[in-house]
Amino acid sequence: MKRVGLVGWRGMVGSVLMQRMVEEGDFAHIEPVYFSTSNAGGKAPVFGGKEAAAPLQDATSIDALKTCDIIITCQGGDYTKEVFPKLRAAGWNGHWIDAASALRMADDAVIILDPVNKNVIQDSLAKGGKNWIGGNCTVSLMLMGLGGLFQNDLIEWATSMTYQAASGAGAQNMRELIAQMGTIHASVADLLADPSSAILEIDRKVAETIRSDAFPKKNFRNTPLAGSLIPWIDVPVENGQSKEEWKGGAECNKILGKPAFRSQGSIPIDGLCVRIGAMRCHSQALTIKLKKDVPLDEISDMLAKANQWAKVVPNEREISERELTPAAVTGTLTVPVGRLHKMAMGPEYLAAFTCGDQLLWGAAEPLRRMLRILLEA
Ligand SMILES: NC(=O)C1=CN([C@@H]2O[C@H](COP(=O)(O)OP(=O)(O)OC[C@H]3O[C@@H](n4cnc5c(N)ncnc54)[C@H](OP(=O)(O)O)[C@@H]3O)[C@@H](O)[C@H]2O)C=CC1
Ligand SMILES: N[C@@H](CC(=O)OP(=O)(O)O)C(=O)O
Repeated sequence: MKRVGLVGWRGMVGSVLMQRMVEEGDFAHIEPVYFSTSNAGGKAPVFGGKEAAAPLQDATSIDALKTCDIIITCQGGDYTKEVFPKLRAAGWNGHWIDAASALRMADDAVIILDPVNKNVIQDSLAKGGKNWIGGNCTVSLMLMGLGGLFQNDLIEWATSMTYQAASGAGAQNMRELIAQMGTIHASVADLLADPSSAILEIDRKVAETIRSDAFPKKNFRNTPLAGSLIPWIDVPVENGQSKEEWKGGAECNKILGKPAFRSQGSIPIDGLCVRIGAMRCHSQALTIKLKKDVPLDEISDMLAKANQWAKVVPNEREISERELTPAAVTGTLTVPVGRLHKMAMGPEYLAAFTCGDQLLWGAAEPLRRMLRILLEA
């Protein structure tokens, strides 16, 4: 049985990973070794009814990490940058599965999303690949929803305008979003209770609350999210993009095994990434330039058949309101795709909207599926 080192298992992404591994019975196939950056020697957790053979190991100990055949980390990029080079330099030849972005664009790393790029994964495995990195959540969710069009090589270019949840910024940001919502409500609770109060008075008080220095907004870089939005995610990079926007093109082409973004043969993908007040589902509105005029029923068919999680929602009001929303999708692996229609610009221009849980397909799920691929190889 393979010895699998688990790092970052108690964080937000790691907890979702543990939950999914329990649900899928993954622990029955591994000998788990739990690591910690803060509590080495402490009691190891029990997941899937399986006791770990040893207490929590030091996640920075190269000697301890070297004993594992496979390591899965959700500890974050700083950890990866500190530990991974030392581990390889020490001669460790095991498989490294990582949620962080640090190694994604490295030549010897594959960005894993097996319902979309199993061929790229298998090619790399056959050539001795050892580094398997989960993709950016927005990119993975776009590819899960729109996979059929990519598989059929129908996309000339695409723009993705995103509506990203607080969870992408971290657990503290989710808490802060809820605190913001509570603060807003509290500021007008008495007026809300009075049906004869003036709505513009309520609105004025809400605006004053959101803009006040006392509003809880430290984690969002002092910008209110509840009752507002934030039109910038991650650091600035070149060409006026944010890094989150750059990942759309760079990672998507790499996942698909295409030439590097902005080089000949790659698919131009670009857009604006926006943080909104959803909890853990990222949504995106896409404008897609197709290579040819494909009938809508064929498009729906391709999208639905691409993988078992993509679900085409008819372009009708009631069902879109019911099924194509973060509230409906949160905590599930379903990736609905809808609002499909040809746009006013011409029959090759397709509008689409998709939504997915960014902690499941956007983070944890590709990692555990990669573990299973390795265990079955
Ligand atoms: N958030 C996201 O949407 C996504 C994140 N990622 C990647 O995953 C990495 C981890 O993200 P995320 O899970 O949000 O990070 P968390 O901050 O939730 O967890 C990271 C680590 O913090 C330590 N920690 C300290 N205090 C606590 C606490 N009270 N509860 C739980 N853990 C605590 C734990 O390490 P220890 O047990 O060793 O003390 C834990 O493994 C990110 O840095 C990113 O690289 C990837 C895709 C999406
Ligand atoms: N940046 C993403 C979350 C994330 O962690 O992305 P990445 O895995 O590419 O660092 C968001 O804010 O929604």
